[in-house]
Amino acid sequence: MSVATIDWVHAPCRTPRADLAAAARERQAQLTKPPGSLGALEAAAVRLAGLQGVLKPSLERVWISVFAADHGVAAEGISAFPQAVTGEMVRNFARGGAAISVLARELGASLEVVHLGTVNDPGELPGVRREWIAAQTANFARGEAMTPSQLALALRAGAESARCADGAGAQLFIGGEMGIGNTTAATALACALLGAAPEALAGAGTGLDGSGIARKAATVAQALALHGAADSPLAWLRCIGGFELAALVGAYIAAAQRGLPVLVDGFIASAAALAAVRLQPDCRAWMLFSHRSQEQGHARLLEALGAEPLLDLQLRLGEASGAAVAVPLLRLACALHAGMATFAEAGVSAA
Ligand SMILES: Cc1cc2ncn([C@H]3O[C@H](COP(=O)(O)O)[C@@H](O)[C@H]3O)c2cc1C
Ligand SMILES: O=C(O)c1cccnc1
Repeated sequence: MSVATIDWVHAPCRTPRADLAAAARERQAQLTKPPGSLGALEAAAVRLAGLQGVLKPSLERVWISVFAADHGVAAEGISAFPQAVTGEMVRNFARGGAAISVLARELGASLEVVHLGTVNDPGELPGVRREWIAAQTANFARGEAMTPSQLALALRAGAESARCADGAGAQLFIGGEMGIGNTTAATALACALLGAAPEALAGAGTGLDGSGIARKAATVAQALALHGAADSPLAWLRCIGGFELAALVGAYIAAAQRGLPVLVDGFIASAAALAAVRLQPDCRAWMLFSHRSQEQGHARLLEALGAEPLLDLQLRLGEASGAAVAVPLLRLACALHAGMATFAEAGVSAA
């Protein structure tokens, strides 16, 4: 295999169509409702018009990629669940029994699972793209999570998902993750990128109690001190990230380079989104935000991203589930934008 490079992440992103966003805004002002009365639904339709490059956007073809990988930092006892769950959930995704399996079916969305490496390997499975990097990252509380070539492979695996989605004619890309311990990796990444204290961002993840959360924060603090020489978003991603986090970063950047809008899921996906934006600021323009997760620290990440998510349903699952739940709202926003009559068409008096 040729040595994977990461130069591609610096290639330019596409520029959203400001003219079509403006035309969509103009149309919204003419629809039979007080201007602005559909709030965030109006804003979403206008943004999607600019991103899809059409006056009337639609979301018939939604693509969901779930990236699965294990984390060496799980050895520090920072999850409420055993590491074997990651590989077991890959099998559950393939059999259609996971939350995201059900949501994707209900939405009529394409769902691909990308298996980057798990300690418990379920082997080849239908509907699972195998992009094996290693059974897990190294424990980043004690060393660097990834080698440079592992980071490059993970970024590439994510970019390949964006390429497949684009090739299939997707109108929206959603990235999800599965990996026991990955709220610790996401917390470490968020702390590094935001200069935040671990206690401010460390949360319960799959259900840690107070002492578990304190252990998680201490593990993150240890990792930040160990890797203090990291001096770029890529260096942090390699030293304290995870394969699925890096794949999400690669997917977000590649989607923006292709002009494919993305809908960001919860805490973990948002940590990856922030890393992607720090690496390639122009990819922010292609991101929509679905929900505010229960995970402590998500609000701070959203604020740093300047993001106003559509929903707050106290979700704390990941797998792209929160983003999937927001798709019907975005579809309704598009339907209202395309289907409502204008004041002139309906013979209704304007203000
Ligand atoms: C059965 C099960 C299914 C999941 N699906 C997503 N996650 C979520 O929980 C994990 C992160 O939490 P922590 O950092 O506390 O381990 C990730 O796999 C995330 O996607 C799950 C967790 C479990 C147990
Ligand atoms: O918001 C998330 O992404 C999340 C929160 C807790 C556990 N897994 C994922």
